[in-house]
Amino acid sequence: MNLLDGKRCADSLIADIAKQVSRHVDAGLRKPHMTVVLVGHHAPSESYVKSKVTTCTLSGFESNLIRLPETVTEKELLWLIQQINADASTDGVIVQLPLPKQINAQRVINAIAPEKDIDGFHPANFGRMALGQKAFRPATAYGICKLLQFYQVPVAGKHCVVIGRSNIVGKPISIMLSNDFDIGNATVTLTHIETPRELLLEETRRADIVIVAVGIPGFVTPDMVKDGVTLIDVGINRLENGKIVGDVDFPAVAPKCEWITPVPGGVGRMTVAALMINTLMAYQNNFELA
Ligand SMILES: Nc1nc(=O)c2c([nH]1)NC[C@@H]1CN(c3ccc(C(=O)N[C@@H](CCC(=O)O)C(=O)O)cc3)C=[N+]21
Repeated sequence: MNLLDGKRCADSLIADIAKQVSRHVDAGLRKPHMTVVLVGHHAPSESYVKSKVTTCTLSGFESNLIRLPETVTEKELLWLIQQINADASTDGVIVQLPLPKQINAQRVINAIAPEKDIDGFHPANFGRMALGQKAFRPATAYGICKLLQFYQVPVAGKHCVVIGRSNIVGKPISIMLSNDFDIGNATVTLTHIETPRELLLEETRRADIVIVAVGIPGFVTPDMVKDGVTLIDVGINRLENGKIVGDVDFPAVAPKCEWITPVPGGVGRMTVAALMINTLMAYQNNFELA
């Protein structure tokens, strides 16, 4: 069993980003700048946003956090996004999800200028990604690809099973791994929580790579995977005792794995690192450096 250490990989990517930024700054340019919009006081969002802001500093970026009350209207949020779109000093913007019920999240995402959409959630970026064109790639999916690449886990020609069809993880990672990208050329099955149990087991038991993003602690058990599987755990579940666990019964399944991601210290760290890569790309596009 080998750990896919997301912290180690993210730290290495961030050190590399910081080097590139200092070259740009030495050449007289301003720093890259990320704006984060946080609505309300959702506890996990507070923690993710804090980690994004800290990582911006480590990357040599400027960042600012705009807080809005839980009661903000969609119209007010859309107005703020127009201001950020028009602000030449912001390279990339994140509107932290989830948003309160009175706000339609996709309508908000659609309002973000595609060239500042470092989450890669705008239809223009998602579509470009799916077509294999240059795009901001959804950060969690991109982070998983970077992690597999860092540890030189073979992907091309492998049978990959994704569990979970969300627009932010399952759908994009299944497209990216099946595309003819740098990390790709896998044969991918996209399954989800409605997949009949028998069919799900048939798929996962012969998979070389399993990626799980369902948000259920202990969902993946040893009987579901073959010996030597590579297991990517996207889940972040907070137990009542305050512990954070993924979607995999880690102690039981890890001995069967060739590679496995820990939670915490796995995919979450890579998500933040991928957002930094996207922000640097937005900045370099802005200054026509890339
Ligand atoms: N517009 C938007 N973009 C996102 O990228 C986005 C979002 N909304 N909403 C929520 C999800 C989740 N997400 C994570 C970020 C960092 C960790 C992370 O740093 N995790 C650490 C620590 C976990 C902890 O202690 O809380 C780890 O896994 O080691 C995890 C998950 C970004 N998301």
